[in-house]
Amino acid sequence: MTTDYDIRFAVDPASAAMMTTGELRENFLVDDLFASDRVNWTYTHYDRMAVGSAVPVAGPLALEAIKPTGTANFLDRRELIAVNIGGAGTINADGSAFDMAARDMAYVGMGTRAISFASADAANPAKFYLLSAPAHATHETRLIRIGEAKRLDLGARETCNERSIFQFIHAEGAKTCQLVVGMTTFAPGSVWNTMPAHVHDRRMEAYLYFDLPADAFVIHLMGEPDETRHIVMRNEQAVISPPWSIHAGAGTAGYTFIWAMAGDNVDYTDVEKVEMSALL
Ligand SMILES: O=C[C@H](O)[C@@H](O)CC(=O)C(=O)O
Ligand SMILES: [Zn+2]
Repeated sequence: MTTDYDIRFAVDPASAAMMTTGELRENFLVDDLFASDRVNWTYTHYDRMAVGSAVPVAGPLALEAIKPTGTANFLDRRELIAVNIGGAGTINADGSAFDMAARDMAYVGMGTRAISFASADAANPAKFYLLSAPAHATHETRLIRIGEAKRLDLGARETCNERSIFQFIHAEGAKTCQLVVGMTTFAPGSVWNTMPAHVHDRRMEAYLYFDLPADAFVIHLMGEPDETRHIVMRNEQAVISPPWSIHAGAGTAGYTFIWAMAGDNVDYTDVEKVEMSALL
């Protein structure tokens, strides 16, 4: 086996409000991603979303079954999205090869059995960020390049939140059962994501912060709007956002992040805005 997994139970808001810094990090931070020649999974009990990584260096890495799904193959009852944040790479899905440059995404439909990840150059390996949720139908396995994503420009320079949202999955594009995934980039000098903040109890969310200098960090905000907490996040770490929680952050330097949701609907606009004056 080249695969590891850990499990995160769902936490209720009252319990989260009592947690120390260490307990918050244990429950919500995912800091064991992107290890060479490993597939690492964090299997969550929030909509059974699994967040993971694959970094093939010595050779291709297979998507192996893990015990928490209780199925013979990983995707027997699930769908998968892989976003490449490293060098050029390839995903092989039941005999079809999909070449992926940095920031391209692949959707792999339910029932696909033989999946492997490979790098074009071991000296600059691909880094696949993986997201998987339970599925009820098979949608077409396909590549979505960053250039084909739907772009939404938000924020302003004056409020340090001028940013572009790239929706890989949207109503007019590739169909999924549960997964809604995209990437957000910033204009130079802007560091605030998702401010004003929002919640969406229908869908959990996970953020992966990357392209962050080694000594920089993002202060990630979580919690109910009137009971916020922060998690200090470093480059290439992910954080789980329970459905009741805001999820926003500010970096000490520029960064990029991938957001991914799973839950009862795939409507990106189905959110409750939280007024900035309501945050405590
Ligand atoms: O539900 C949607 C997600 O929280 C992100 O798309 C928000 C985001 O990228 C941003 O505003 O910066
Ligand atoms: Zn959100």
